[in-house]
Amino acid sequence: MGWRASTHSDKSTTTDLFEGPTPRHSLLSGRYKQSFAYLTLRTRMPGIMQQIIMRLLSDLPDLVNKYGEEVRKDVKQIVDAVERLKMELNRDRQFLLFHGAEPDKVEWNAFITEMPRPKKSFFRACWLHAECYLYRRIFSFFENSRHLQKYDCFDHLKKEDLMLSEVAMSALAKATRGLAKSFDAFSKLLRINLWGNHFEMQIGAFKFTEEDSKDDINVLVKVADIDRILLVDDTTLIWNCLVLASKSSGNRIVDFICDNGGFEFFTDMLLLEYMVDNNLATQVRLHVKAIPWYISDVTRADIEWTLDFLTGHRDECLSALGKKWTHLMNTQKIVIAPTSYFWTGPQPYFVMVESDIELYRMLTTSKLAIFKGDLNYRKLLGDFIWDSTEEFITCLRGFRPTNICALRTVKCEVVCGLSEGLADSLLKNDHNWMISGNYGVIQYTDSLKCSCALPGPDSSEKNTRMLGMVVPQSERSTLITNK
Ligand SMILES: O=P(O)(O)OC[C@H]1O[C@](O)(CO)[C@@H](O)[C@@H]1O
Repeated sequence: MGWRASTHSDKSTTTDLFEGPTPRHSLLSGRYKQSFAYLTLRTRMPGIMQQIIMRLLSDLPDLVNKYGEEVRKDVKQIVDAVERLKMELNRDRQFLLFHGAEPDKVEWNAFITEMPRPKKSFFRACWLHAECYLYRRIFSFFENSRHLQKYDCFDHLKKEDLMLSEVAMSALAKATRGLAKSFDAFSKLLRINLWGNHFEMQIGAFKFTEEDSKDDINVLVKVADIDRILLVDDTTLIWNCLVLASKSSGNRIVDFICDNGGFEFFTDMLLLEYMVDNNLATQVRLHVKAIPWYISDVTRADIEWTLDFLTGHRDECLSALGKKWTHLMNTQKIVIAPTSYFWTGPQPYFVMVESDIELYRMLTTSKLAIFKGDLNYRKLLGDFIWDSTEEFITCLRGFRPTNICALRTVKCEVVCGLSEGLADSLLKNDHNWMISGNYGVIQYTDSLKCSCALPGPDSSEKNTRMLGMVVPQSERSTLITNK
């Protein structure tokens, strides 16, 4: 979402950078000058930091009204700190330890201390580490201020994104009321959710024909599919996992590891509402970010604001939706999981079991964990250039607290699970296919402990039908379920 690239001047003092793209079987890193990591660190991040400064300065009169003249000192200190961070990035300085009131500083400092010295600077570190560190440093400036400890410098962008999406939200709200429990509806909601980041732009530009009803979910799927290609589709496996689980008694929790707020969160909620309404889960746990993160990631405060915004909306359907979702939250059908700083740490998910055993244990109590978006995908795959045909399960490196699903539009060079030759043919047609966000994957793997695999060869078709399960069409999906 949001920030435009800046025209920041390139006065790097970095030396050992490589001219080419990121080599196969390497961690993403700003060391490779033809990588998106390099572009982000060199151009996008300084631009983002400059916009934070501009935002803060334009908010100053309001802040003075709210906190008094004293807040000017806070603002000046934060602006200076962001400027210093820009300079550190530009000069590829070593990462500094945290010394303030950051609740997660022990974990961050341990991580930084353990980094090998040659990889402890912005352009030499793994991109994931450098980027997370930048966002963590930025919020620490606010956290350690006198008055602005809770200030979310991205708040306005998330709110604007939602407010600008009224047409799409209203159409989606109408089209998704009273959907029957069916694989078809589930699959469409999953796809709408996948393309959530871009849907508003799509629907705004879409020319409805006379026959098209804006209130019909099929039209919305058509809109969402324009120019977008699903490279892996494990929807049947996800559906079967949920349907099979629904045959057992007791709690069936689904963990949803959120990505962005704004319109994307709206589409998340449509999917999750459908799941609890149709007994595909007895409870959904939302995992949100503890601090403002990667510009548009959703926090608890964003969710509260979103529900209030919808509830008070003049569009009756949106207002009813806001009330219903608030009710789902009040009755614990959808809950926000306890805050975990692991989600805003630098670590890939395969270290969660050592690094945050409580969180890992929590995930083991659910039937399915859905990881949304590009950053979650990078953390699932360890920010590593796998062979594009490598199996999803291999790339998770043992991270299998429960059945896992990734819903992700491809925005950087990390990908796996593609069929042989697909990556090459995509590259031939579109050099930017890995950063355009025009392609997506819906990937799934079941956990070792789980009995959610599809029926084996000896299971009768009758059994499958009785359970309401769907037999996957693709050979690939069958292969996965036979594991
Ligand atoms: O909101 P998403 O889908 O996680 O995307 C965030 C991603 O986009 C980028 O800005 C570009 O890849 C990365 O920094 C990050 O991985």
